[in-house]
Amino acid sequence: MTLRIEKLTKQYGDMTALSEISFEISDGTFAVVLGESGAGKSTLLRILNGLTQPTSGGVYLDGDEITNSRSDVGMVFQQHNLVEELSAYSNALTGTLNRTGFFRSLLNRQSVEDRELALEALETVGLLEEAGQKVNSMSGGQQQRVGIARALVQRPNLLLADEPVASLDPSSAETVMEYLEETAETRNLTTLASLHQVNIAREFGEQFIGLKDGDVIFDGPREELTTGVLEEIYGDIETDELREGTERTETNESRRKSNASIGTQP
Ligand SMILES: Nc1ncnc2c1ncn2[C@@H]1O[C@H](COP(=O)(O)OP(=O)(O)OP(=O)(O)O)[C@@H](O)[C@H]1O
Repeated sequence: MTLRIEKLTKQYGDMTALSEISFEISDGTFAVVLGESGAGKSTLLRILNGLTQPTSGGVYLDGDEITNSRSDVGMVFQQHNLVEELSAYSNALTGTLNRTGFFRSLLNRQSVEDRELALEALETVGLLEEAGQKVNSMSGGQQQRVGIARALVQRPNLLLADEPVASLDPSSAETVMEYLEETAETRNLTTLASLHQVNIAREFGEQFIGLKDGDVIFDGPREELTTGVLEEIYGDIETDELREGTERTETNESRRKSNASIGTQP
């Protein structure tokens, strides 16, 4: 589905967190929102998820305005918000809450279809074998993949991810992002993720929205996300750090490309 954001403004008292921002993400695109701390990324995602009401402006999914929390908008949180004592499967099943209601879910009265959906979602994130394992005995990366599975069980038309890999080590972050990318690709799911790590963002994003002080200062594809643009978005962040991120990304891209070409050989 196409996500359109039109003149969206959010004020907290005198503080303007988002100032008449507009942009569009077309069906099936993996978009990334970048910006330094306080730029307005979480506010934007919370409005898209219906958790916060905008002061003015609108959000539209294929032309329908999103006004409240919708069951077809899935969200992956930084701290995954899972029930630690429950299994990966039970946690994935809580994604049906919006559809089945709290009590049915509490009494384990989900439909066979929802149960199958939960297993299918765990398979998508490579955790089918671990379905019965308690979440508190899993690694941070595995827990985040359960969080993705739970969002998928919602049968989302829009997938949001707020700093999904911020608390993970680089290798787990890469794995989680690969699952997220593959999930979005195979289901043609419009996705918007906020990411702190520029190198990861560049590797996985197709479209980039740069926020600064509540304004969109960049909206474009990877090729246009130059070091100059990154410096504009992040202000006085060390240029070397950004360059290093870019180089690392290029290495990863080359690796992914060569893997892809290996895959196409007879
Ligand atoms: N509930 C609130 N009440 C008042 N001000 C808020 C509230 N939530 C956010 N803000 C302010 O709005 C601005 C944008 O915050 P937001 O959390 O959206 O930024 P962010 O880009 O997600 O930052 P971070 O990366 O640190 O999470 C900040 O100046 C923040 O202090």
